[in-house]
Amino acid sequence: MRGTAGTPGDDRTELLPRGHRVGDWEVTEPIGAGGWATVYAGRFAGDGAGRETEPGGHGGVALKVLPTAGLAPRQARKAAETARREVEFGRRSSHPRLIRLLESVVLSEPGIPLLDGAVVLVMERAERSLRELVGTGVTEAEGARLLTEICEGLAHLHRSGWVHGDLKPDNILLMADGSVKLSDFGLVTELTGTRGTHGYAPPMGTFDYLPPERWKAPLGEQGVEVRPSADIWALGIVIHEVFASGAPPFRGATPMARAAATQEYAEGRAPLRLDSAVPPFWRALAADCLAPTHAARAAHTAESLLARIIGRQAAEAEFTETERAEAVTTVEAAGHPVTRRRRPRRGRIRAALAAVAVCAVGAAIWPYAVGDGASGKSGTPGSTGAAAAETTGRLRVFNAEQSCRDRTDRDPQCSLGLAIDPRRAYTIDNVVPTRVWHGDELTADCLLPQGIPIIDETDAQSAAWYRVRLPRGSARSAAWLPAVRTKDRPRVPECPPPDRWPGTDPDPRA
Ligand SMILES: Nc1ncnc2c1ncn2[C@@H]1O[C@H](COP(=O)(O)OP(=O)(O)OP(=O)(O)O)[C@@H](O)[C@H]1O
Repeated sequence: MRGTAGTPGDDRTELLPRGHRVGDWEVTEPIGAGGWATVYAGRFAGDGAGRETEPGGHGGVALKVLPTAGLAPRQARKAAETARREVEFGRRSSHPRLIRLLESVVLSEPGIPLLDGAVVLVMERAERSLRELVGTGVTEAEGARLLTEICEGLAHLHRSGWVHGDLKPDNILLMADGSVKLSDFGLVTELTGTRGTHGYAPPMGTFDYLPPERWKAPLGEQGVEVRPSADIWALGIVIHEVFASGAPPFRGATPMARAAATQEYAEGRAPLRLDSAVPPFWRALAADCLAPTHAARAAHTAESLLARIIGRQAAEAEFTETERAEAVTTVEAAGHPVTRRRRPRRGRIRAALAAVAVCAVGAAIWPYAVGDGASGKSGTPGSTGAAAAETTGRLRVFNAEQSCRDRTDRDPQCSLGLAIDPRRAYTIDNVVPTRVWHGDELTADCLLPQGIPIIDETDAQSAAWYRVRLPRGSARSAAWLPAVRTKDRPRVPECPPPDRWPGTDPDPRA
């Protein structure tokens, strides 16, 4: 198991001195060491022509060094396999919630045997890991944001047919802007089989995050069988740790003692005891993630958990809005306007919650999920000869879900959201209440070529957005449709600068 059974050396952070060149990169300082790898901060030292040198714009990368020499043959094989998986995954995956691999370099250092042949992964650099944050305690709102973003990354991984295999706070990194990215793909496994339900991984992992069934999983020639539900179990542990200042749900002084406590629970000999610091909504979610068997846990996918989280956020936002709208009335009292709070009507609130929860399914999936053909893969909107190009600015909404395109009943599950501000993260607090469905005709006023990029299910992406008009009576006159949500390319003018957008906040990036 990683980090427990005879991993390579200990203090390896000084293996590469400051200023050491790794390809076009130069080591600036050590960051830390894990079970297999040593990670350094680095910066670009080449000529930079035609290549990305500052991912995220903060001028630095992380250099993750995976030595394969100087180890016992079995360890060397494991280290090489870890490196292979990371490189393979990094080449094939790209998502805002996954640490990006810029390139991999094989070191040629005949003078330093431990480094000779080592693989170096050049990656986006994060500021710190979730492990460093949880110990200090987080508020419920902060925890909710972090977990939402973790779920977004996990949902993308699973949707693309991969299992992370080593989800834990150490491998959940926080960027300079506080956003979350999953990292450490050394145990990532591609789902295979005719139904893509499972894959095979080396028998490694981190004790505290392994699901109970893993302890009894047979080791075949290809390794041990892993399924997405293993990541869901690990997510349950992470949820607990986030709210319980890093404390795991299964107690014990050593990893083996905690593993024994896990087995007791899984075999029905002990109840699940979650720390009272975990808020009720998150307790329920963690309990579902920590269902004791794969079969019981399989009902809770990253996608469905994300939909629950976003549904709750939407319900809270809706509740506040409903409360504000109907509970605050202005009456005249002794000649002065007085604001009086009325109790919200229960039935109405419940209906609002239900509707938002369902809508949230669309909202949950939409940010990174769009389907065939609607995407910006084909180029900048306005430049293609795609269908229905018109001068009037009319466009039709396109839903990537085939099942939604086939129905005409405006089922809430098939509804799609419109953003308030195309420069801000496309999350539930940035969508207007008005929903749209596949085939709806909208009037576009203008095109914003560079908003926040939206990535679709096929990993195609476009940063373009159309400003579309909302029906009379809506709280706002306009909202924004990502260009990946329509196949039409209406010939509309480019949008004016943001300070001339009706009812938009100042540029959040300014
Ligand atoms: N891209 C990055 N940016 C900044 N810090 C990073 C980055 N990647 C890893 N680190 C840090 O470097 C340290 C070691 O990295 P990592 O956990 O990936 O190594 P590992 O050997 O694969 O770990 P494990 O013991 O889980 O197998 C950790 O403290 C981690 O937070």
